[in-house]
Amino acid sequence: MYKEVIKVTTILSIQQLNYAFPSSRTPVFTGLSMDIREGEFVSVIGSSGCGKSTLFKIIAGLLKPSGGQVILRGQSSAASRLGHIAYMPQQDLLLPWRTVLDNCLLPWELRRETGKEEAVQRIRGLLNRFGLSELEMAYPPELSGGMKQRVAFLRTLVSGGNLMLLDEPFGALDALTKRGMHRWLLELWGGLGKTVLFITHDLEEALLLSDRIYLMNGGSQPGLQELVVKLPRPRSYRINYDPQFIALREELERRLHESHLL
Ligand SMILES: Nc1ncnc2c1ncn2[C@@H]1O[C@H](COP(=O)(O)OP(=O)(O)OP(=O)(O)O)[C@@H](O)[C@H]1O
Repeated sequence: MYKEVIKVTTILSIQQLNYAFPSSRTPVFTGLSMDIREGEFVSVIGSSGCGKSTLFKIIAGLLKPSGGQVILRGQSSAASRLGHIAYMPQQDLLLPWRTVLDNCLLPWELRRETGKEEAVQRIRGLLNRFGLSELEMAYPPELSGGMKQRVAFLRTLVSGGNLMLLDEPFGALDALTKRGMHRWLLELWGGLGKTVLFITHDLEEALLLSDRIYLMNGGSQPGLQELVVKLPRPRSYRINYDPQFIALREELERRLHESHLL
């Protein structure tokens, strides 16, 4: 019988990670371990203040862990990660005095690995694919919340690295705009070939988008719990009404209750 062999490569491995801010004796978290495989979409859910953004800053190489290891493609030094992971922080951080195109050119300006014209053409191609071509010369204050997030996502994408860390990218959007962004991301993501680690507080968003979800416990209950989202892809909003989706949502809520996160 023919058996498909699926190649699974772990690109990011976090092992027994601890972190305490220098100003505090209490660690933000202790003993965090997770593995992220090539091409996965993995969400992290946890109560406010449990250290999700801190974890991302450590993964991106912006903070040094107090203990444990972050291994990206076999390399454990923070220097090997800095600039090699695409990191989108909570706020869009678009520069209001630069056009959409010029905002998206910022990563190129830092690296200058190609000629400017090549970088501009690549960004124009992505603006087109993201439904943003008309906005190339617009300034961030002229954009809606959803448009700003698309531009920030595009800029993150061109900042390099196959691993994208997205810190609550849709957290500030209203429900309808968020729904549009989900549809947009579901259509787009499959073709991008990226691995995504995604922070959210929205349970349905996590289930809709993810292959796996990590529940992050804070303080006295350190560690991560994993929930595998065994739902077929491609996915659309209709999956919300699927009995499998509803069962997973119940399971997620049950676990969050048990961990006192809900
Ligand atoms: N620079 C800092 N110095 C000291 N403590 C900090 C600093 N930044 C964050 N903290 C504290 O570390 C803890 C974790 O913060 P972090 O922003 O990582 O949490 P989070 O889970 O991302 O929260 P949220 O879901 O609200 O965004 C919080 O208690 C926060 O107050």
